[in-house]
Amino acid sequence: MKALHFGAGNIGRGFIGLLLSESGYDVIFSDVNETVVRALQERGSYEVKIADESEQRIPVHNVSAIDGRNPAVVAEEVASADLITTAVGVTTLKHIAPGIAAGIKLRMERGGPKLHIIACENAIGASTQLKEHVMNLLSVREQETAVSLIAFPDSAVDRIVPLQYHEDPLEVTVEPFYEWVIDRQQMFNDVHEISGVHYVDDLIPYIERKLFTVNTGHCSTAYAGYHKGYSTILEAVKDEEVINLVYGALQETGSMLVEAYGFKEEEHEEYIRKIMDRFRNPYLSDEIVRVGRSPIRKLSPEDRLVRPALKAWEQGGVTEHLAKVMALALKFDYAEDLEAVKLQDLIAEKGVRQAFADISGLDLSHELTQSVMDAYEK
Ligand SMILES: NC(=O)c1ccc[n+]([C@@H]2O[C@H](COP(=O)([O-])OP(=O)(O)OC[C@H]3O[C@@H](n4cnc5c(N)ncnc54)[C@H](O)[C@@H]3O)[C@@H](O)[C@H]2O)c1
Ligand SMILES: O=P(O)(O)OC[C@@H](O)[C@@H](O)[C@H](O)[C@H](O)CO
Repeated sequence: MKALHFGAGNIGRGFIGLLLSESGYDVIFSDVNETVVRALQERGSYEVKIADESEQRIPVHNVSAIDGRNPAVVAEEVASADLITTAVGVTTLKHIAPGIAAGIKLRMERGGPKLHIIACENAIGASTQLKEHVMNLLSVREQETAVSLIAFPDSAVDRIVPLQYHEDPLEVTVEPFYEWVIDRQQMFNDVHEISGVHYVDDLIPYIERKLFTVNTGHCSTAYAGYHKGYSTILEAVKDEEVINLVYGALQETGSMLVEAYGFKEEEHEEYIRKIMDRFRNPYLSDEIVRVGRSPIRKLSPEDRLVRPALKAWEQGGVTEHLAKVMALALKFDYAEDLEAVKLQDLIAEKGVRQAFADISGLDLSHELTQSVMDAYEK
C-alpha cells in the first residue's frame, strides 16, 4: 500500500508520515524542499524523537520522496496512490491542486480504484477546500466521475511540532500527545483504517474544540508573549499576565463550545488545563514566531480568533480576552513573516480599524470591532 503525503515538514514527518508508516503504508512525501527530498530519497528512513523524559526515538522506515515542483511526477504518484494526505498549510492547498487534478485525470483514464484525500491542516473543512480547488480544474464530465471515485474527508490534527534545528534535516522532535480525527461520514466504506486515528460521524465539534482551544490558546500565548519580548512559548507561559490572558480567552471559547455542542463543563475545563500543560512542556522549545505565524490567516473570519469570538458574541457571551488577543495579533510585526509585514502595511495604509474589518470580515461598527480597537489603543 502506498500513501502519498504532500509536505515533508514538521507535522508531515513528525506525525502524519509516522502514523501512516505504522499503519503499513509505504510513504512517499511530495515536497519542494530539495534538501529534505534528497535526504528522504537517499536514506528511505528517518527518526521521530519524543519530547519527554524518555527521549524515545522512533524509526520511520519505507519512506521516499518526490520533487513537488515536477507536475508529471506528482500526477503519476497521485494516479497510483492508495491514500493521499497533506500538511502544507491551508493557503498552500491551491498550489498542490493542479498536480492532484492531473493525477486524478490519469487515474480515471486508467480505471483506478477509489481514493481518499485528507488535508491535515489547521482549518475548518480543509479537505473540502482542497476538493473545491481540485474540482475547479476538472471539466464537468470529469467532475461527475471524480465525485464517485475520490472522497475528501475533513480531519482535525493535533500534535505540537516546533521548528527543527537538528544537524540531520530529517530528524523531528515532537510532543508525546497526538490526536487525529477524521470524518467517517465523508468516507467510502471498507477503508484500511489508519492506526491511532479516531473516526467520527460529526467532525465539527472536534475541529472547533481543537482549533478554538489548542490554537486559540497557543496564538494567545504567542501574541501576548511577542508583545512582552519573549522568544519561546515556554518563556511566555511562565508570565502570570500572559497565562491569565490565555486562560481568560479559553474560558470565553470554552463557554461558547459548551453551549454550542453540549460538552460537559467540568470535562471541558479539564481539556483546557491539559492543553495549557502541553504549552508548559519543558522538553519542547517552540518559538513564538512560529506559533504566531501568518496573522492575517489567524485573524480571518473562519479561524481561531474571529469565529469563536463572533459565536460567543452571538450567544451573548463574554469576549473581552479574545478582543485583547486580536488587538495583540494586530501588533505582531515580525519582519520575517510575510503576512505580518503585509498586515503592518495594511494598517499603515488604511488605518487599523479598516484593516481589521477587511481581514476579519466584521463590520467597521461591529461591537467586537470596537472592543478590539479599544484594546489596541490601550
Ligand atoms: N507544526 C505543528 O505543530 C502543527 C500541528 C497541527 C497542524 N499543523 C498544520 O500542518 C500544516 C503544516 O505545518 P508544519 O508546521 O508542518 O509546516 P512546515 O512548514 O514545517 O511544513 C510544510 C511543508 O510543506 C512543504 N510545501 C510547501 N509548498 C509545497 C508544495 N507546493 N508541494 C509540496 N510541499 C510543499 C514545505 O516545503 C514544508 O516542508 C499547517 O497547516 C499547520 O497548521 C501543524
Ligand atoms: O500551524 P498554525 O500556524 O495554524 O498554528 C501554529 C500552532 O498553534 C500549531 O501549529 C500547533 O502547534 C498545532 O496546531 C498543535 O496541534
